[in-house]
Amino acid sequence: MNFQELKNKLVNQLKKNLPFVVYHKPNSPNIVALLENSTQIYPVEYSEQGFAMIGFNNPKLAHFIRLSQAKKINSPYLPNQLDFQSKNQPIKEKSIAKSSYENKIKQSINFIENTKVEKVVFSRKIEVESQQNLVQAFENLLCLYEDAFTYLWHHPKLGTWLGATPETLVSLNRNRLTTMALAGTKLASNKAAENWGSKEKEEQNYVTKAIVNELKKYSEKINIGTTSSKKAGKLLHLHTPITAQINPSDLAEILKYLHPTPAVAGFPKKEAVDYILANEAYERKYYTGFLGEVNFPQEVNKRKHRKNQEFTAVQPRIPLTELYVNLRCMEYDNQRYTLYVGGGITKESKPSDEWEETKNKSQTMLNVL
Ligand SMILES: C=C(O[C@@H]1C=C(C(=O)O)C=C[C@H]1O)C(=O)O
Repeated sequence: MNFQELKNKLVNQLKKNLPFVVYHKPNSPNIVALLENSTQIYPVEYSEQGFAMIGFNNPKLAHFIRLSQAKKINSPYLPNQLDFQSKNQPIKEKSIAKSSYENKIKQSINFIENTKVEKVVFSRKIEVESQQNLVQAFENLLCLYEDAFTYLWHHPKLGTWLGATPETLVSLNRNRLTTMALAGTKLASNKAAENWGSKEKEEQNYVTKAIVNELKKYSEKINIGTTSSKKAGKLLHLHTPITAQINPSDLAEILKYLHPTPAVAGFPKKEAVDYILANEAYERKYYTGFLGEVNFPQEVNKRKHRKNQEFTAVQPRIPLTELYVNLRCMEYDNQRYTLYVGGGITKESKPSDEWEETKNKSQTMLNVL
């Protein structure tokens, strides 16, 4: 189906107020949509096939689109045929004031200096009134962020979210789990971008250490790759790939321990989460939760098996699980887009830099409105 037809389906689904997700995985040749025809909420089942959406910390915020019950649509991802349209109007933002946010960051640094907590990921939200059409905003995300996981997700009882995240939580192919430690942020245009400071290196290292520690409980074979800069829109992050051999039936439990990683909560986890819940003063909902495909059958490559033979062989379908951390995202409600942006705070953080970082991160979403 071409993208124009797919958009019509999405508009129709929104009109009927029925749940759906539409997404593009990093560098994938396809855009995928899953349309549901009932508004019932289903718990996430890692033994089933479907699309999971899970909130940061509230167990009520979760839904599983079961593949067997959804209409699946594939549309080729053709960047040249996508139409970028922004509203080009001054955007009115409503957010906590700079000085108040910097005070919150100072308090967080103070907390870190006086407790065993070493890192806390603090965030703020920005409300934007915009006439931008929701499906157009998604199309714009597709235009701008080819190597991110871009999505639009809607459930009439749970909300409407869209975003372009650079962060994989886990991907699982048979018994090979791949994840990443992603933290530390700079503008990609910054000439000194490759010279990461000790603050960024340290905050990213907490993430690597914590992920490896959790995985050790389930794997004897863990490989930590080399750390490099990963581009996410106009930003750069420090990125370390991590792989582990696991028993696929352990996935649900591994996720329970892995999420939220210190990339989005802090370290040690429990204390950092408690601090966030007590001090951020709003609910993160799906921001810093995770979403993606669970046991998804891969597209079949038909190919001629042998020369001069008529039959085509079908490749075995290996189900894949690919979950992404819900970052660079926003919630939509009645012409209001609420953006969520945060950053890792350590004892070395500078409050004004943290404000700038959230401003830079918000640009990923503001660009599409
Ligand atoms: C918390 C966010 O991003 C996370 C925090 C980062 C940081 O502190 O430098 C970098 C990437 C993400 O792991 C966000 O985008 O809101």
